Amino acid sequence: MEVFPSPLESAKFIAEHSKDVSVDEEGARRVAESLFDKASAAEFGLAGWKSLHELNPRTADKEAVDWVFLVDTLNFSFWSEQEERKYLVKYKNKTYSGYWSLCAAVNRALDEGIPITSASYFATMTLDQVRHVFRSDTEVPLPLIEERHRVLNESGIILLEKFGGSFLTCVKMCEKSAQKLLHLILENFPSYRDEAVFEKKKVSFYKRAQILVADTWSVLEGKGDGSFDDISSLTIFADYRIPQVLVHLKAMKYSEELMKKLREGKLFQSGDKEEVEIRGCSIWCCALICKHLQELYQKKGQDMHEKINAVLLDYYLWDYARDHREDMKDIPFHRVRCIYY
Ligand SMILES: Nc1nc2c(c(CN[C@H]3C=C[C@H](O)[C@@H]3O)cn2[C@@H]2O[C@H](COP(=O)(O)O)[C@@H](O)[C@H]2O)c(=O)[nH]1
Repeated sequence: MEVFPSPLESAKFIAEHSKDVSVDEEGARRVAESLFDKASAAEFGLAGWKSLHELNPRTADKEAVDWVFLVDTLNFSFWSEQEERKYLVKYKNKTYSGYWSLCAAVNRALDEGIPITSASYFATMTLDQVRHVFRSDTEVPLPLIEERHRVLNESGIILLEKFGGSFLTCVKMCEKSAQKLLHLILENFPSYRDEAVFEKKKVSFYKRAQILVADTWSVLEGKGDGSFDDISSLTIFADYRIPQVLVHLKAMKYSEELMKKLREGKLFQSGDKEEVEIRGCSIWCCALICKHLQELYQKKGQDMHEKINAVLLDYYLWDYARDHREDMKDIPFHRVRCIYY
């Protein structure tokens, strides 16, 4: 398989050569200071993945790991062209949008007796069955349904043929190393290869591959097969919400020209220069915030290596973005239709 620089090396290179997006070092420091008191609180910790999110699995068994694999294989492109017309899923008297609508549809299918998280099922699902499982409670369907069908069949067949049908087999093969699991995912599951070329250099983001490792760590509660000793080597996951919140928090800036394109709702293509700069600078900006947070704790004589890493920072910022949608409405997100985030 072709070797790409890691997401962190890629992010550093992109941030150093970016034209329309800049990381504000002072702004990143201020964000770290503002998070300082929160970082030792419960909602910043690993337990928040279950305690804060009712749709996430409660258990830490094989079924829970397979739920995570299925969801992260489909964890992309939920944004709608018009805010008032979007894909929604009603589940247990609550209506979910965006990423959570995907989880609601999966849980709805499981409640209906459809074994949607079993590789033997999604390896051979038809397009009509995918449409049924992910049916909308509005007239707006889930975006990229054909691509979702393709990646489901592809991933299911690979899991069956190479890993006995369960992602837990992949986890066990990686001997508690996040990096080994990341590379096993990239070597075996093509839809996770989230890469680009920038200034003639190959770069990688691996958003879904890294969040799959992170969500596996979370669902296994950092214990047993999920006690990854190198979880801190992951970066944040370069989606379309983290950039928005970083600009909102003034840790990252867009040029006037880029802001204009974003406000017009321009549809970018995966790999466009502006898209690569937004995603790379987001990763680099969060690496700086993490570094500043560690330094603040060290000054206080507290070693927070176990508590502060890009994964927990990412989860916190992503949840913050969901909870502050209204405050952030003047910061546009970048629009790309792709299977990578
Ligand atoms: N960086 C980052 N991106 C994330 C997530 C998640 C879900 N993680 C949750 C599960 C457990 C954790 O505790 C998190 O609460 C989804 N996404 C991305 O967001 C976009 C969807 O946004 P919206 O349309 O507003 O729902 C889309 O690109 C999707 O791929 C994350 O955690 N980090």
